Amino acid sequence: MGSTACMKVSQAYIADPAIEAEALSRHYKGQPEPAVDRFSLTIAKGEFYGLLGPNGAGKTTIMSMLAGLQPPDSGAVRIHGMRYGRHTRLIQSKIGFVPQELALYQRLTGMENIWYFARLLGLRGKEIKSRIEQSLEFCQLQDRARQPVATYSGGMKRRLNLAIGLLNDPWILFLDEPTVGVDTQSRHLIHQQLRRLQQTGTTILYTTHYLEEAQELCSRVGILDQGRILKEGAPELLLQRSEYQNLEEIFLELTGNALRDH
Ligand SMILES: Nc1ncnc2c1ncn2[C@@H]1O[C@H](COP(=O)(O)OP(=O)(O)OP(=O)(O)O)[C@@H](O)[C@H]1O
Repeated sequence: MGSTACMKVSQAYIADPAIEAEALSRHYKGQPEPAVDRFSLTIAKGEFYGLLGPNGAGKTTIMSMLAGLQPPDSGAVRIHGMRYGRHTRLIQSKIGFVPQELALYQRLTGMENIWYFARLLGLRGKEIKSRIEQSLEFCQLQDRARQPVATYSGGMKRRLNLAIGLLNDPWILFLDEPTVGVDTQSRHLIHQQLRRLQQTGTTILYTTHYLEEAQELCSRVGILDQGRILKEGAPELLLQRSEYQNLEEIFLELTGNALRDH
């Protein structure tokens, strides 16, 4: 299914969208092909949407355009009906973005990192104190809160990164591969917390290479390659309508077996 068709299908069913992307394109200088090619998508409020694709498919570029971190060459994004430009400040105050690269100060403690980012958001006094406590509890780092982040395991850093992305109580949470390189226990906690967030109404858009995880967590997934959506839908519906047993088989059928080394 082409991306324009996906947009029409989505729009017909989604009356109250959180994210609308219309024909987004992005061509990096010096690259032979566009990273994102007329990408369209509508995500409902409270949805948990997984963007799936091989290395270089365009997931991070799409996510950063949706979160307003880089402008598209062409196309439009609306967040809760508002466009970037006129409403950038309001939109960004309601978005949480957890990047693939850890955005933490290694020499500061976990608590100091949370404090620093909370101050940047303008939190002060009692509010900041209770937010730090909530965040530490959320990522289960109370016992290690006063130790430098440099001493944390990969899973602890990912959990802290996630808690910091939530400091502004976002309407929409963007997560770029939030469980990469973490152990089973940390991954389990991250899954549990993401489910809770969705239950309380947060819209979540995330990328992952773990297809089993996406099948379990996402209300809808989009499989993309070369910056375009090839197929999208609820995982159980995609499986019902195919002869395949799991998302990985569908993914390989659509994107092929060729290695994506670049
Ligand atoms: N800043 C940049 N300058 C030039 N090319 C870029 C830049 N960022 C991404 N690209 C290229 O754009 C394409 C899409 O990259 P992107 O990082 O969006 O894909 P991805 O699906 O997130 O990949 P991965 O799974 O490896 O993180 C790739 O071909 C990549 O090499």
